[in-house]
Amino acid sequence: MVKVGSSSLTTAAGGLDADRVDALVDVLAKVRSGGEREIVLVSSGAIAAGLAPLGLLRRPKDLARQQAAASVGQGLLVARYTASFARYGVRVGQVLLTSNDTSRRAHYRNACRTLDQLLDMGALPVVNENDTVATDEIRFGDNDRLAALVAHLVRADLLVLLSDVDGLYDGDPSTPGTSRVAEVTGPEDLAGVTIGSAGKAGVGTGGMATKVEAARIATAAGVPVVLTSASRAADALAGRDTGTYFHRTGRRSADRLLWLAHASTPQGSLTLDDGAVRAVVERHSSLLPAGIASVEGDFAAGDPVELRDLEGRPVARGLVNFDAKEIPQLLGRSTRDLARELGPAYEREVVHRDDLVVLHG
Ligand SMILES: Nc1ncnc2c1ncn2[C@@H]1O[C@H](COP(=O)(O)OP(=O)(O)O)[C@@H](O)[C@H]1O
Ligand SMILES: N[C@@H](CCC(=O)OP(=O)(O)O)C(=O)O
Repeated sequence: MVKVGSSSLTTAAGGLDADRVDALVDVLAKVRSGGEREIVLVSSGAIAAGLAPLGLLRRPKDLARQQAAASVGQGLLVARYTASFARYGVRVGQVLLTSNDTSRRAHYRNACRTLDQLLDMGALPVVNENDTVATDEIRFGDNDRLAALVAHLVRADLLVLLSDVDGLYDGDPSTPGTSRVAEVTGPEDLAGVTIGSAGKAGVGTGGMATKVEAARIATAAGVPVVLTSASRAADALAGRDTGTYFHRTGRRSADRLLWLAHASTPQGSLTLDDGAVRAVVERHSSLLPAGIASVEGDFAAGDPVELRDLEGRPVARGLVNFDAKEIPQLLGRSTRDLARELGPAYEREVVHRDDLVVLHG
């Protein structure tokens, strides 16, 4: 699983840099050519590639113009990859994902199936966020996190994050005297590290913070991460020592719940009494109406919601089975009473245990 940032694909003057795309494609095509390794690419750069063609001098701040730029740029980006991989006889398939959708079971399965199918057919998936339809609320905004989640989704052996900087430094690398962190085995290795945003002139979005967060998500889900510069991609993929290596810290967990925890935006919250908190957090039970003290927000059935304890601390996240306006009449009631009074549609949990992820820390 390889993720490349906007800053590694565009020229200083703006627009897509065909030479840099070709250089990356040369490396990826070579890795695949042995037939033993498959590659999925998460590529940023849609917005950056759309700026110059729309006469924009810099990345706009408002979402509407960013989306217009992404709409123009995504087409150019994929056209460029298609032409460049065609030099090696490799087909690419565009996969555009939205964050909330992918937390839902049916959409998640669909995304998995499409990616698996593309790989089975020998095509190389080129993934990006579906920027043109994402709203501010449901936006990923950074492809580093998207890449960590897709790496988990495709059961990747390794996630390589390619940027314009050749690793994580212990401070902003533009400051003299900072040095590269070669290995991260856990949070203690990040204690003395100052993590900054992208440089002022940069076209990237997240800076180093989103990469470190992506590395945390991926390694906790069992996927090791190498962070290095695009020019060192060949070394990283050959297993040579380059950039920063983040060791696995956890094991692979249930698939879709990782998305629910990290990619969904809660549309409201349910406050649970102490018994319900224990049931959900310790016994991993479904949430029944009897344990809900109050409901906040305006969500629809199927939306992600936060589950909080009586002090307001988030303890879990789940996909809710009722609209917000239906829930007040259910509060504190047993499912059997509700079914008798309101009909069989009400004899169900408010959040099913399979759609629920406990938040740690
Ligand atoms: N501690 C740090 N180590 C490395 N880079 C850092 C650090 N803090 C801030 N940065 C900045 O983050 C930038 C990379 O982020 P960004 O431009 O968003 O990348 P991309 O477009 O590749 O996703 C680097 O060029 C660097 O200026
Ligand atoms: N989806 C956006 C990319 C957002 C993003 O994370 O950018 P970057 O920090 O360059 O990886 C685009 O294609 O422009």
